Amino acid sequence: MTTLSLETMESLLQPYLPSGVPAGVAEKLSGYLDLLLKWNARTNLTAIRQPEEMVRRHFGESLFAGGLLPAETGTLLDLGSGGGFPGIPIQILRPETAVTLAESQGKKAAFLREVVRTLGLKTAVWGDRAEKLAESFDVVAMRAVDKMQEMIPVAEKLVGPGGYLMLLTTRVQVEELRRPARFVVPLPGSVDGVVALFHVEQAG
Ligand SMILES: C[S@@+](CC[C@H](N)C(=O)[O-])C[C@H]1O[C@@H](n2cnc3c(N)ncnc32)[C@H](O)[C@@H]1O
Repeated sequence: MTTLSLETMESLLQPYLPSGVPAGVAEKLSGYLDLLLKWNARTNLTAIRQPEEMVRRHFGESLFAGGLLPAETGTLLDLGSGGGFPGIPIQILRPETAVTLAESQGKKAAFLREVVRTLGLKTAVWGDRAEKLAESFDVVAMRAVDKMQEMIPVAEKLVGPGGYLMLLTTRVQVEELRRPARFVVPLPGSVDGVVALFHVEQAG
């Protein structure tokens, strides 16, 4: 089953990857979209139900963030991955990066494992609270995680030396953090959405 043609996928993604959609990315995302639609009928992975909107909002915004990652990003944690955003599109865009998805809800973690297996990705799935992870990462990314303010210290503890916190959130929320960002870039097609990158200074 293919829900959208590869041409349609590529044209929907164009604003998020202005230098072009790399070879093979639309094919993998097409398989991901099919699984998302199938599972979303019985597990609440996303409130967005329209395939085109899923491609734009979930895949496009995640790929856009992936395109802004520091070149040296070897490991990335997607904290509170839900249906796999932004971690899975980032993994598809950057196969060389070791991506880990942390998702504490069992059904969502089962979905993520199914996507990883079906698409043949090397992504690790941590099906528990991120607080219990014993590793650290070059970048910890969070998108649409509830109580983002409270989760930021949790995320920061998981950032390794010289690493970064990446937030996909609103401009207002970034301003409320009152901390210097390396950059804050508007998300294409969004009224107030941004991608913000913060350098994390580890205490001690
Ligand atoms: C609102 S969803 C957003 C999912 C996804 N990032 C997105 O952009 O659509 C937040 C997810 O974070 C997960 N979550 C919240 N706190 C968590 C934690 N401490 N560790 C792991 N997962 C967590 C929840 O189970 C939920 O699926």
